[in-house]
This record gives sequence, C-alpha cells and structure tokens, in this order.
Amino acid sequence: MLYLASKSPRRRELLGRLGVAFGLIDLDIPEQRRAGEPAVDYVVRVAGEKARAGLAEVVADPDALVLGSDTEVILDDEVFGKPADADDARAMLRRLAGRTHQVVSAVSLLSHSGGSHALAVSHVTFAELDDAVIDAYVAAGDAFGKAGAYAIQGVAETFVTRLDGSHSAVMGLPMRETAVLLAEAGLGPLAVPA
Ligand SMILES: Cc1cn([C@H]2C[C@H](O)[C@@H](COP(=O)(O)OP(=O)(O)OP(=O)(O)O)O2)c(=O)[nH]c1=O
Repeated sequence: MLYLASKSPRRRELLGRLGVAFGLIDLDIPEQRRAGEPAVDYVVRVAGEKARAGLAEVVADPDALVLGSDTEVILDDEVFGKPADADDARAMLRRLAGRTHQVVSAVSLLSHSGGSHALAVSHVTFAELDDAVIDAYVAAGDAFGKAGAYAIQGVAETFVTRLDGSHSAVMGLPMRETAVLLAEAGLGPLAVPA
C-alpha cells in the first residue's frame, strides 16, 4: 500500500491527480538546516527523513511504500522555508522581487527493503513587487505555510514572469518525477512518457 507522509494539502491534491490510491500519515518532522549543509542536500535529507519517519509508522504493513517530500525556495544559497510571521513573509517577498530564485523539491519513496529518490529544481523569476503589492498579498494570508511565502497556485502566479521547470514541483510535489518513481515501484497507473 502507498502512503503519503505529509500534512500538506497541496501534496495530497497533486498525488491524487496521479490516480493512485494512497493512505495518509501525519508527521511533524523538524526542518533545520545544519551548519555548512548545502541547500540542496538539506532538502533531499528532509524528504528522506519524512519518508523514513512515515515508514516507521507502518511497520505492520510489509508492502508499505511511503512517499516523503520537501520543497524549499533558495536564493543566494539561503533557504527560505515557511515564513514565521507576516514580517518574515514580507521580508522574503522583498528579497524575491525582481530576481530569479530556485525552488527545490525532493521526493523520497521508501519501502522496508529500500528506496528511490528524485529531485526537481525549478527556476522562478519574479517581477518587481512594490511594498503595496507585498503588503496586500501577505495580509490576504496566502503566504503562510508556503516555502518562500508565496503560493504559485494562487494569485502569486501573477508575480511570476518566467518559470523554468515544473509547476507541480513548485507547488510541493513534482508530478512527473513522482510518477516515474511510482511506475518503477510497479504502482503507476500510466506509463510515464519518455
Ligand atoms: C513555493 C511554494 C510552496 N508551497 C508549499 C508546498 C509545501 O506545502 C510548503 C513547503 O513546506 P514543506 O516543509 O515542504 O511541506 P509542509 O510542511 O507543508 O508539509 P509536509 O512536511 O507535511 O509534507 O510550501 C506552495 O504551496 N506553493 C508554492 O508556490
């Protein structure tokens, strides 16, 4: 049985779009970048930790496959996770305005006997954003619970002048890379086109 180790509603929606049946595991994994840890390594590590912690919850299921994922915004080697508060959200958006950042989404699919991993790196360019736009966006509430303080699946799509990569990966789960992992594990409902 496939399980998604995530409380992210975006991940639940995106995995659901692949048409596979899955159960849910609610987890709270601490996300703390280690001193000197490269940004991408951090994202890959956290995705793996989520999947591993999820697997520990379903030891009774010998056929368990557990999917964990992590998404972070990276600018100048700095990792922008979920904003702590409105000031933090405004500061992140001011930093992202007028520049290109990376969105790194890592996926880890683990069974009791092994695992596979995928990484999607997208480049997102934001228009210049003035303080009034940023203030209104943060006040509307969409910034919270999202890496980098924006949700591309909402009105923040209007901030994006260019996306080089995967829209679903920016939203939290790279659909193509995830479908490939599932197909390799024998779970894909569809063959993934090459
Ligand atoms: C950049 C961006 C991120 N996000 C979200 C996806 C993730 O839910 C969140 C990044 O935080 P994550 O720590 O990756 O995930 P999470 O804590 O929400 O969920 P869980 O650990 O339980 O799986 O930001 C969007 O919804 N839209 C976006 O455009």
